[in-house]
Amino acid sequence: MLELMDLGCERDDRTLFRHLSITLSPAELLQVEGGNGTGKTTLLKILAGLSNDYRGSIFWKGKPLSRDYADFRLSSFYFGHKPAIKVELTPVENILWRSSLRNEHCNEQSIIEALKQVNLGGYEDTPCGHLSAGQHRRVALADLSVSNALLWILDEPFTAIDYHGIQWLERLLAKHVTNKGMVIITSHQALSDQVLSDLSGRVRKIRLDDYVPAESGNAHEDKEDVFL
Ligand SMILES: Nc1ncnc2c1ncn2[C@@H]1O[C@H](COP(=O)(O)OP(=O)(O)OP(=O)(O)O)[C@@H](O)[C@H]1O
Repeated sequence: MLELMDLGCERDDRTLFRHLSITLSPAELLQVEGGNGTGKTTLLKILAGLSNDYRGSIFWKGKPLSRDYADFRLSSFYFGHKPAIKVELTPVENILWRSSLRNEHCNEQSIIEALKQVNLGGYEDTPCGHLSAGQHRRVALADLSVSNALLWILDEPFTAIDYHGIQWLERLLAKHVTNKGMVIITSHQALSDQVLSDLSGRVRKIRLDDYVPAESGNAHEDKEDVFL
């Protein structure tokens, strides 16, 4: 279980959000919404343990994140704007390397299958330096699909992904949540009616604009998150 207690964050003397409290349990998906620059990426980096510049507390499985970060790191998968891909390695080698960082031992055949799913069939042995930025994101998504991580933290995962890729990724999210996984996702694109229906009652939504101070003019303080 992930608990955020009274989380607040400022950047350049501007409050991005404050008084953000929410609990995410297994088999739940949290969708973080907000306009450009409202702090979605900042929040996800904080949740992924990549930034300590915040107020409030974060608990993972009942313990402060700062005290048990090792377990959290092995239990979570962060998908950011620029996934860590080594250009000199092939997609298969990248996924083997990334999974080893999570102490996972991936079967090469399942990686090849995952790469086919993200439309990278035929690129298995191509150095990633020869692939596009969108293809690098697909390598990271293939890695996500073979990972054992309980908590997925996904920042705009649909960006630069085509229609079929989006459908595949939505099915992957639904399967993960149905299998008691946890997902935190930001996306300027709404989740489809199909995935919302598949995950009925397990999707929660917050808008970061609701957690800014009243003096910024667009505040609705102390909003509860909404169950869909
Ligand atoms: N390291 C930093 N130092 C100073 N300001 C920062 C830093 N990182 C982000 N910001 C500022 O914090 C604000 C929120 O940025 P963030 O990337 O979290 O927004 P976002 O909601 O993800 O936006 P978008 O939807 O455009 O991706 C922006 O105004 C940005 O300029």
